[in-house]
Amino acid sequence: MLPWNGLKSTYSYTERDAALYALGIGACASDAVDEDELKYVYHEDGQKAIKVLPTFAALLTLESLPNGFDLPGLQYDPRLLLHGQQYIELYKPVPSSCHIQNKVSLAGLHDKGKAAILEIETKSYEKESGDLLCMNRSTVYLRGAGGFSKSSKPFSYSSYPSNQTSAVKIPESKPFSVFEDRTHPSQALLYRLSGDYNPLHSDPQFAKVAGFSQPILHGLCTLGFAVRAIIKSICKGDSDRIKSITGRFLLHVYPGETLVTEMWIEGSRVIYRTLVKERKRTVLSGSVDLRGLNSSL
Ligand SMILES: CCC/C=C/C(=O)SCCNC(=O)CCNC(=O)[C@H](O)C(C)(C)COP(=O)([O-])OP(=O)([O-])OC[C@H]1O[C@@H](n2cnc3c(N)ncnc32)[C@H](O)[C@@H]1OP(=O)([O-])[O-]
Repeated sequence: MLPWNGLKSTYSYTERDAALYALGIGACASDAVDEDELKYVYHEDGQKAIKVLPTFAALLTLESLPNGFDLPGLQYDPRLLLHGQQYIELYKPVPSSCHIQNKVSLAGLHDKGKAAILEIETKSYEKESGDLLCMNRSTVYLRGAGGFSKSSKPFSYSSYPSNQTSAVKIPESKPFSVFEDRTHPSQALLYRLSGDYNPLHSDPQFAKVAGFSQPILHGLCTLGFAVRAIIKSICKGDSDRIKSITGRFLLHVYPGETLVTEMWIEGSRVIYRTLVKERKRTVLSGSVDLRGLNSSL
């Protein structure tokens, strides 16, 4: 049996966690009464529960590997670990509070010579109903951990179809929509309170050892900004239209930088790329599949 396969873990959250997460990815940051976003942080107009952003689903996996990414025969320096990609499939809207049962499996392991790439799949079930809520596939890029197999035939294992990867081709045409948003210098300090306490995002010395001039933003925080941009610009504020999300982290983001998300529509899919305005560099790209896009544009 492959390591971790069938590993079970639990995770519970409340409305407070969902609201804190929304603030952590910039909801209502530039307009405290934003008509699309107040519902993520406040019970507006008698609304019974906080609405949960779809990217919150990625947090349900936070405690699913209690011993880190340890695999027999794989050696890595945790300080050099980076988030490479995220894939999220949503089967129903994320509830405002829930007890979750997770099932974890190894979805991929690749020897890239200078790095090892690990892919972890987590299926999250609502404990009470037993319903499958979402599936996450997280890719971890372990710098310096490659070279564990023959360089003439590098090891590569994947449990899922190749058409579910996060690498997208960006169209050459003008984007359908462009959304600009400024992260706050304390963005990572706020976002970490949602449960990812890796010092890479808060400790200047740790960040230097990892090769950065200062602490960097969590990849999932950047992804949250990008998907919020899509919800605002294309879904007219209706986050329930998001069916699946892919994102590949191409370059680090420093808290305080401005994120510009460009979007193109291909059928019911939104292709996007996010750039850091100050450095004119692409930091993230991916796609978002929507329910019922054509009928409402
Ligand atoms: C997880 C929880 C902890 C969270 C931590 C964070 O949030 S950290 C903050 C958030 N994260 C960040 O800030 C990370 C931002 N990203 C980066 O800094 C860089 O993209 C990198 C260091 C991940 C890779 O750069 P590089 O120059 O070393 O790579 P290269 O171009 O030479 O390709 C080598 C091979 O790897 C492949 N491959 C490449 N990229 C990715 C990827 N993203 N994903 C997957 N795979 C990737 C590529 O296809 C190629 O394979 P092929 O084709 O030869 O078979």
